[in-house]
Amino acid sequence: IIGITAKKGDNFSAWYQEVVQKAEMVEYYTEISGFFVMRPNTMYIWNTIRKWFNERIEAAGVEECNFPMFLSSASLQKEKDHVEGFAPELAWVTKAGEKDLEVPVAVRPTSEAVMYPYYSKWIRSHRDLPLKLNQWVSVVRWEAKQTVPFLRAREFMWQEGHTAFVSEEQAGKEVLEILELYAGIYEQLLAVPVVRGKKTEAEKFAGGYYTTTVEGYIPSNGRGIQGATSHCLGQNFSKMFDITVEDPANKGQKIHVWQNSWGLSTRVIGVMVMIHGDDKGLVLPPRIAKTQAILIPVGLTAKTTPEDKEKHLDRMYELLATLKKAGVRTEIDTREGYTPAWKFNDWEMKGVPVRLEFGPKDAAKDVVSFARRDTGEKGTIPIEELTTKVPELLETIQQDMYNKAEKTFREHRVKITNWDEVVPALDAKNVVIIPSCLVPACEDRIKELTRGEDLPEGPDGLKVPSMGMKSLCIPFEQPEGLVKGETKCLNPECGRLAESFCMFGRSY
Ligand SMILES: O=C(C[C@H]1NCCC[C@H]1O)Cn1cnc2c(c1=O)CCCC2
Ligand SMILES: [Mg+2]
Repeated sequence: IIGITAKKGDNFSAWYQEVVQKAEMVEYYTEISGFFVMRPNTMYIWNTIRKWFNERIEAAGVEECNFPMFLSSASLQKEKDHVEGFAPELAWVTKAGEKDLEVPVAVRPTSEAVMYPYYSKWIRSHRDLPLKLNQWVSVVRWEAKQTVPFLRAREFMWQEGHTAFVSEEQAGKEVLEILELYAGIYEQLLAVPVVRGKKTEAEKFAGGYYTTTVEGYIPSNGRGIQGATSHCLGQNFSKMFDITVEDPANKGQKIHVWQNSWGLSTRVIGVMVMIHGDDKGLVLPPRIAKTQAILIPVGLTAKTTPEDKEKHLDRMYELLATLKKAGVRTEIDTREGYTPAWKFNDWEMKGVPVRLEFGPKDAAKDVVSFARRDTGEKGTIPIEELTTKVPELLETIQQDMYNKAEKTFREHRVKITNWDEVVPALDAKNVVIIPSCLVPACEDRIKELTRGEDLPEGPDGLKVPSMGMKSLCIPFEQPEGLVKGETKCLNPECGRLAESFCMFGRSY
């Protein structure tokens, strides 16, 4: 049988892995575990994101670069104090052919250590600032945990932006501008709502000054997921890599530059699949769908004469041309030997937003029958209105998909000021927003206190204890009700005063 066999509500991870493969987005690279082949359906989405993002960062003066993919242990050493936590994930090249390399080189897991020695060389005076570079590359992190297509891979594509400024204010301004673009990718292209906020000290990028983030929510398991991060690095890296300029205010003095780094990866595609997909397969937001409408001939039977069939198909090719001219990314499925029903399933599995059926009865009435992939709603469109009604329908689908996901996230983001309600809320697939002292040790304790009892044996016989909750972000948009100097941190064992409301949840 074709179609998805796993049910999204029964076995979410099996459903996900089946969908991304049967929708021809990825192949598992079975030669080496943890790697995946990105197929055209994925690359279309990634390139749409890339075009949208590049247009906007170029307008902001960011230029493109491409640095080598290897870094030396010497330059890694400069980051030693925070990189040792990541060391287990580094992949090393130790040989070339039969010969051992004098000095092994590491495959970039991110590019600060590759790029910043050159930032140090290029940035001499404040006139060299701001320096703003971005690269679209893949990076390697030898994950120990189970890998999942798009969400956790040992090699993934991303963009990494690295900028340098003369002041903290300029850096701080850009951090938020980039974060807003990340939110735009999610909300305007992928129809995925995100919460904007700041990472706590415990969850931020250890090498940085502060981290801002967009956080997503996966309704199927109630987990939070980090969507993309925009870090202010402060002067930490300019001190490690000696990136300084003359202080224009007083001669002879040096200023360490203020830097940002920001990254968004193909993880965004996995988030979109998990949120919008259903038991028939992928459901694509029209703005990122390679094929937005699929024309399928119906009602042509053995009784249809060859002439009538040809006439009918000729008319469908005219409809195809009309829709393409109107800017609708349309395909036609005239494959012989497959029933319309089979074709409907196939294109539903691939997530095509609109199906357009056209049979002799439709032709007689000069209409086309449509079916929406997201809601299943059906109807007819007069042929002379196709070029306005189909684009409108696609925009309606885009908005409806976003609104539905936004409502679901909003309803599962609960403000809690009574500790006893926290675990029940998590078990009901919510993320919680609670008054927090923001102290790392307190977060660690909260993680232990919220680990659920071991869940019943899973399908793979594993007793998977439901994990404790992590801090996801300190939302920029704070709920009412926290009285500074009075409201306590919600952790019953803490006793400190609360600093802010903080969003917590079980997470990826
Ligand atoms: O990558 C970053 C910081 C930064 N890198 C550039 C893009 C934005 C932002 O992610 C943090 N980070 C995460 N993970 C790892 C490393 C690491 O530096 C280095 C070693 C391997 C694992
Ligand atoms: Mg990691």
